[in-house]
Amino acid sequence: MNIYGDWGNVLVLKQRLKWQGYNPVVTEYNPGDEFPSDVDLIVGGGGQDSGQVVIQQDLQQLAPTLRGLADDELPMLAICGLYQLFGRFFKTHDGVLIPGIGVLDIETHGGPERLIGNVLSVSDEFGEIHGYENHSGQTFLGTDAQPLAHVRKGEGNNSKDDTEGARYRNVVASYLHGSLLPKNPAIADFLIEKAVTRRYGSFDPAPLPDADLAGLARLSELARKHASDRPR
Ligand SMILES: NC(=O)CC[C@H](N)C(=O)O
Repeated sequence: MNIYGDWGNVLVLKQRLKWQGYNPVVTEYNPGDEFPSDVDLIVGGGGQDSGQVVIQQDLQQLAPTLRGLADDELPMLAICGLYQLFGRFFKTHDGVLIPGIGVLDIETHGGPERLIGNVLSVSDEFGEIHGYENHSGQTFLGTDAQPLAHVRKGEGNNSKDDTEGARYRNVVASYLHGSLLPKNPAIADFLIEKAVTRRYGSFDPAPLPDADLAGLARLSELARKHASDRPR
C-alpha cells in the first residue's frame, strides 16, 4: 500500500544507499505476486480501510514469512495501514475485523473521528520525529511492544496515551506519512545500517562531501520546521 506520499520512503532509501556506493534493486510487491526469495529491507505504506481489506488475504499467506524475517532481524518500515496490519488486528469503525500478522503486539480499533494533522514526537533512538497523521484507527500497545516515540504535538497511536508507532527488533512502525524518511533521515540510516550489516557483516558508512551533507541537512531541517510550524 502507498498513500500520502509513502513511496517517498523508498526513494530516500534508494538514494542514500547509492550515496554509500550500493546499487539497490527495488522489487514492488502486489497481492498475488511471488514473494522475492532474497530481500534486505521491506518497506510498506498506508492505505484506506478498503485497501486493507483487499490485501488482507494475501498478507495472511505471507504472515509466517514476514514474522520469520522480522525475528531474523530483517529491517522493515511499516507505515499507518500496514503498521496496523503488522499487529494482531484492525477492527474498523464499520465493525469489519481485519486480521493482522502479529509481528507486533498491538491492536487497533477504528474510532468515529479521524486523527489528522502534523505530529512532533521524540524518541531516544532517533531524536525528534516529524510527520503527518491521518487515521481513524486507534492503536494500543501490548506488553511486548515498545513505542517508537512519545508525542509532543498531535495524537500518534491513539488519543489516550502519548505513544507513537512501535518497535520490534529491526522493525520500525509508525503512523507518520509525509513521507517519513525525507524529514527523518536518522530512521533511513538506521534501516540501511541494519540491512547492510545483516547482508555483509559490517557497515562502514562513507561520509558525504561536506557541501552535499550541509545541503541535505538544511533541506530536511526545513521540511521538519515547516511540518512542526503548521497548525493541525
Ligand atoms: N492513513 C492510513 O493508512 C489509514 C489507515 C486506516 N485505514 C485508518 O484510517 O486508520
